[in-house]
Amino acid sequence: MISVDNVVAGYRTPGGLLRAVDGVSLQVRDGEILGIAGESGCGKSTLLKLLYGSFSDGLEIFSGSITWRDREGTRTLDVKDFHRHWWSLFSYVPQGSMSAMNMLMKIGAQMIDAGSAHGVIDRTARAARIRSTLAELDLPEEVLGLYPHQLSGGMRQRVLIGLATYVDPEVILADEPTTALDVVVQRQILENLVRLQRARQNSIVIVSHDLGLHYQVADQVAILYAGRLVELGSAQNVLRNPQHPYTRGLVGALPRLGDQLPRQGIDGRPPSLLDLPGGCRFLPRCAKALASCAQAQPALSPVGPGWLAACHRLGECR
Ligand SMILES: Nc1ncnc2c1ncn2[C@@H]1O[C@H](COP(=O)(O)OP(=O)(O)OP(=O)(O)O)[C@@H](O)[C@H]1O
Repeated sequence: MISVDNVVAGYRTPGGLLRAVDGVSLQVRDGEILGIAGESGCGKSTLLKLLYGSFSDGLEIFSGSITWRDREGTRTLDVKDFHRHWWSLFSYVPQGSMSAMNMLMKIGAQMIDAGSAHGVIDRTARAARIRSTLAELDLPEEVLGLYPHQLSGGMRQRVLIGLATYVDPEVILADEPTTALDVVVQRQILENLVRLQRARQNSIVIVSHDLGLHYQVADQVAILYAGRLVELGSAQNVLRNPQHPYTRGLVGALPRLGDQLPRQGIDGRPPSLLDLPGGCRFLPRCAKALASCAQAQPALSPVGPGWLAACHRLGECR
């Protein structure tokens, strides 16, 4: 399990300290799929990088802590040590298969490299694992002899998932794993990912602004707005019966097959993280806000078992 406890993290920029993740607490539970959603720039990828312990682009934790604990509770790691365990405990499916793969290396060689990094030294064991992972992902063994540019976008994305999963990590972190793929391929890839997860009982964190994707696969969903967690709970609760006005706006904007009514988006744009409004950050876009909403940032409060939302007017303004 990964515990994120009241973490403030971000980047030192010429415009000042940018808190891309601001006071976020959540847990990635064993064997669970956590979805992270929100508009562009709300801090989703930054939160994922934190869960992966990736600080190479200037990301810093200003306060709070992130720890990983094994199932038995006997081994604990601080986020600063996560990088030593990349591939064994954590693996990462990055955004954009083209830029994430080595274009000059055949797929087979890239899979072998990933296995070596993980410490799967035995060649026979490694070959068997690669074969079974390819089969689970509906990929023919011939892909091993091909270069990434010889595959379709969907196959490349499946290979990326294969690279991340065949080493059997505890936690798989996926950043927009199906963006830019058509819906049929998206669905196949999600089914592959969920099948692997159910068989191996690892945890997956998926970042996507696609709420439909979260509804299909996630157990728990975290909704971020301007660096803050505004709603957290089971995907069923949060997406079927959203409590925060922002989540309601996101869900309300989703198209529904056969529904002729115009879908309503959320007016306006999220604030700059370097120039935040006082009080509730959603206030300038919230049709239900009261003057008092400008006075303080709302804290997350329980709205049901395992379900939290941060709004001063919870339950009042449906
Ligand atoms: N390396 C960086 N240096 C400075 N600022 C950064 C860096 N990476 C991200 N940011 C800023 O941090 C904020 C959150 O970015 P992040 O990429 O985490 O959001 P996101 O929700 O994943 O967005 P998207 O959906 O567009 O990928 C943004 O304001 C972004 O400009």
